[in-house]
Amino acid sequence: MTITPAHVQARLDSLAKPSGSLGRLEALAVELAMAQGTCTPLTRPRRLVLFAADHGVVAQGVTPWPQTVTTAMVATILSGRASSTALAAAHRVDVRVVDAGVAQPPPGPYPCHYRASPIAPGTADLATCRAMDEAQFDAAWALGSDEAEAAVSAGFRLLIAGEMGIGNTTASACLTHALTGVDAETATGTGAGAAPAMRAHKRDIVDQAVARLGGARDKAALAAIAGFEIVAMAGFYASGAAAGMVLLLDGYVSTAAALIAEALAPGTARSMIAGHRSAEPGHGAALAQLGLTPILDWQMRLGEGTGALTALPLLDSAAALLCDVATLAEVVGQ
Ligand SMILES: Cc1cc2ncn([C@H]3O[C@H](COP(=O)(O)O)[C@@H](O)[C@H]3O)c2cc1C
Ligand SMILES: O=C(O)c1cccnc1
Repeated sequence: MTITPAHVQARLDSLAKPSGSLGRLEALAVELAMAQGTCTPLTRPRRLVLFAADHGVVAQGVTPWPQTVTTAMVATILSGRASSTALAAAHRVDVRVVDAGVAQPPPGPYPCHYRASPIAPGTADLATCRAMDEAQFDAAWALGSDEAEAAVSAGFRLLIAGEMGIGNTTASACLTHALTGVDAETATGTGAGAAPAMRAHKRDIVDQAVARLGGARDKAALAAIAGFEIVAMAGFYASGAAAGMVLLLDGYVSTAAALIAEALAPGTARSMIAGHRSAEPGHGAALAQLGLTPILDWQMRLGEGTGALTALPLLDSAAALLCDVATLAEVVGQ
């Protein structure tokens, strides 16, 4: 049976509580039920797949951090001592780490939850040429899709995509500018800490890269301004949604991937829930384009899946409400 928001609301109204008394948690329960297509949605077991890759556009001075920080952070994530892995452990989230194109991967030996499938050692510089060609786009998409299918086969019910890639907020700003229509000024934020002059330069790079597409928004155009980890996340979302998973989105980079997924696999957004609104100024417009209302607005701006992981306990609460509460009829014998 296909459920509607009215079905879920009727279920909530039948529970042993006054109608509407759980406020916004009830709206989240409706959203979760609709995303999973059932009045008794499950948020466990859940998996975070962290996709990592490098970006040729760092040569333009769009981020204060060197590319070696991608390598260092992948190593930190693998050691379990990153912000993302600490939150994942706190909330019992299974973690996988996928190298989709890190320029200098950390030295092994690698744990079994690490997958080395680099498309190339970083994208080309989107300011001077196409970031990737269509074959690379397809390979990155297939990598993410394969990760989603593996998670489905392993029995996971809720998926989070996280990312690590110095320079990736520039690609995300290009994608958001191209796919939502917000201007480059709004789409371009400070990322991992760009000072005002660097942010203005980043905005000009974004503006020019999208202008060069001349209005094209097809796969070839998106490949010119994307990143390997971002396209892999898009493939992950599209295949996860097709298999009935709930997709809990993270911040600006994750939502740029979601915009690609919805553009190339329409309907994917129906499975998405927005964990938070990032401090990046274009994030609100990107979420609005997907028809999503963020759970949290906590000025977070890290990525790695941290915003989604912080919102996750609220989704657990929404699921518990729908699955574990007695009905009023059971309690008062009506
Ligand atoms: C130590 C560190 C840890 C991070 N974890 C996520 N990001 C975040 O910042 C990067 C994007 O910002 P930009 O485009 O300005 O380079 C990505 O790696 C993103 O995941 C980090 C950034 C740093 C520096
Ligand atoms: O919102 C995000 O995803 C984000 C913001 C800043 C840096 N990295 C990621």
